[in-house]
Amino acid sequence: MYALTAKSMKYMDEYTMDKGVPSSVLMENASRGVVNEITERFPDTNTRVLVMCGPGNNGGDGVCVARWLLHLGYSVTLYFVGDPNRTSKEFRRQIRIISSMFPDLKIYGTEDAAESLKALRSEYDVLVDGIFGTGLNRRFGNNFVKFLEYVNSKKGYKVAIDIPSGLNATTGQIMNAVFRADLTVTMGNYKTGLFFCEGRKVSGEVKVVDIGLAKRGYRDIPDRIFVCDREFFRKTKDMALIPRTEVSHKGTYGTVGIVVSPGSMMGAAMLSAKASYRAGCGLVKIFCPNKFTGFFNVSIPEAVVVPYKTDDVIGALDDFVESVDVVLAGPGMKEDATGRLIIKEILAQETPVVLDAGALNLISKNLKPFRKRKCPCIITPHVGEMARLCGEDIQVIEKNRIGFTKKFSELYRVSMVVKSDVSLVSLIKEDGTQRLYLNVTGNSGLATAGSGDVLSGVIASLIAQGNSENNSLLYGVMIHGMAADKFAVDEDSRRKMMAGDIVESIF
Ligand SMILES: NC(=O)C1=CN([C@@H]2O[C@H](COP(=O)(O)OP(=O)(O)OC[C@H]3O[C@@H](n4cnc5c(N)ncnc54)[C@H](OP(=O)(O)O)[C@@H]3O)[C@@H](O)[C@H]2O)[C@@H](O)CC1
Ligand SMILES: Nc1ncnc2c1ncn2[C@@H]1O[C@H](COP(=O)(O)OP(=O)(O)O)[C@@H](O)[C@H]1O
Ligand SMILES: [K+]
Repeated sequence: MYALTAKSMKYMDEYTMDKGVPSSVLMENASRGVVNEITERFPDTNTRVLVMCGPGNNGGDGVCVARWLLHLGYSVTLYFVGDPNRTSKEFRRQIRIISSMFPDLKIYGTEDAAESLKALRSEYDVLVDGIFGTGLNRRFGNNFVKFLEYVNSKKGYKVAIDIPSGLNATTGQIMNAVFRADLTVTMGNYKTGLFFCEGRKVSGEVKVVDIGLAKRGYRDIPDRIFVCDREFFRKTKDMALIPRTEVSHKGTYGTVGIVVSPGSMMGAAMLSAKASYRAGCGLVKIFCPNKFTGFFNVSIPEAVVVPYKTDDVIGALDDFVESVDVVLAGPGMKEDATGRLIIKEILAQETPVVLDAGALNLISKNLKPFRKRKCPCIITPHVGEMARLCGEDIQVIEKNRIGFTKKFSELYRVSMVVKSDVSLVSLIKEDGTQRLYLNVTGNSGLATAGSGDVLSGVIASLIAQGNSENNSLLYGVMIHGMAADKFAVDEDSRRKMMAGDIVESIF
């Protein structure tokens, strides 16, 4: 399943129509999907439904939904919102059909203001928003804002068709008002705006309806984003990840080398180390200043601690990097001179590297060694770290997370995850082609200090076990999310979750 921008979604609609599927059939499929979701939740035909329609094809969907609900015997009030002189062809067709099938049906909102107001003020069990969908193209006038505010204040279960009216289907930004849905039934594919900025807050539960889009069309959409959920992980992990074999020893599953600089917070590296072990690698080595040896020996006795003297780090570091299958640097790392030196040296070696947290802040100050790196590299910034890497404000990144991720990943030829409540993954293949993925596993329990350290530990562990860097990144993100879902089965467990709990819930 993909998440598409409004523009790409329009392309898919048109591509399918070009193949000969009439627009009205797509609309019929779309509306039937909405009706199924409503009738499943409200099987009683005495349910009172208000369907609000705008002038475009989203309104056309709305009218079609109203017709089906009337056909099934529901009590339906149809309310038009917008400029009646600028309606779309499909909208007019739907109005003709409903008017000829149900000649007594009144369409409120256009004439007779007093009666329309009365209809709007009545009580409804379900309120359906078919006002604007992917065609929203400007800010609302005052009347619209007031209308949406009033509708939001009404009781009743709120269903948005395709996307909540007022939400930008591509960016997830809200215009100047938005319909606040309990359920969004979206057509053909997720829309990217349902995941970013305000999208998740106002969409409620999201269901995708298969409207019969011609799948070959996806090939023409370079910015399509594959949505990674639990089901995708379950179906593909055995193909993607190297299986564990019984005929093996610890060397079979590789060594993760965690590099700790003198100013580091030790707990972060400890969490990464534990996560690496839990994700299956054979050995974790920790390269740390002499003064930290005792801490690591006690907090994670399974690890091999390799101490170094802070005034003579480089020689020891080179030997360390050569002795491991993958280097993880950054968790808990503070910006100091030794840290800077360490990162520069690691990037000049050939051992694969995962850079996280502090290491990313260090390279963002000077991206030249990163650009010239010799090693395969994965980076795992959260949105704040991404902003520093791009030299932009967080708000700027938030408004166009897809664009910045695509560009940075392409420019530096680096596979990366930009972490957030839904994380965006960009994989760069050897031939330079790029694929985007959106992780929807995980939950708000992950919003706790140290959970990013656990993620980078998991990714490094998968690399150490011999998986490709790209698969390790993508499946590491999902394994991390699913560990959180395993621990946090309800709101209270999400509340109490700590990073250590995620470690213990891996697999
Ligand atoms: N066959 C298909 O294509 C299928 C399409 N499908 C459905 O169609 C939806 C897309 O339809 P769409 O492209 O007609 O756009 P839509 O969201 O109805 O809005 C356009 C109208 O709104 C108006 N308008 C915009 N902003 C405004 C504002 N701020 N304030 C006031 N007015 C504003 C704009 O006015 P104009 O710019 O022309 O002045 C125009 O009249 C999609 O989300 C899905 O539900 C599905 O059924 C599957 C098959
Ligand atoms: N609300 C949320 N829902 C799902 N995942 C979340 C949420 N908040 C944070 N996460 C995930 O938790 C991790 C947090 O990483 P990060 O911000 O680096 O934390 P830290 O620096 O404390 O280790 C990321 O993988 C992120 O995607
Ligand atoms: K809508």
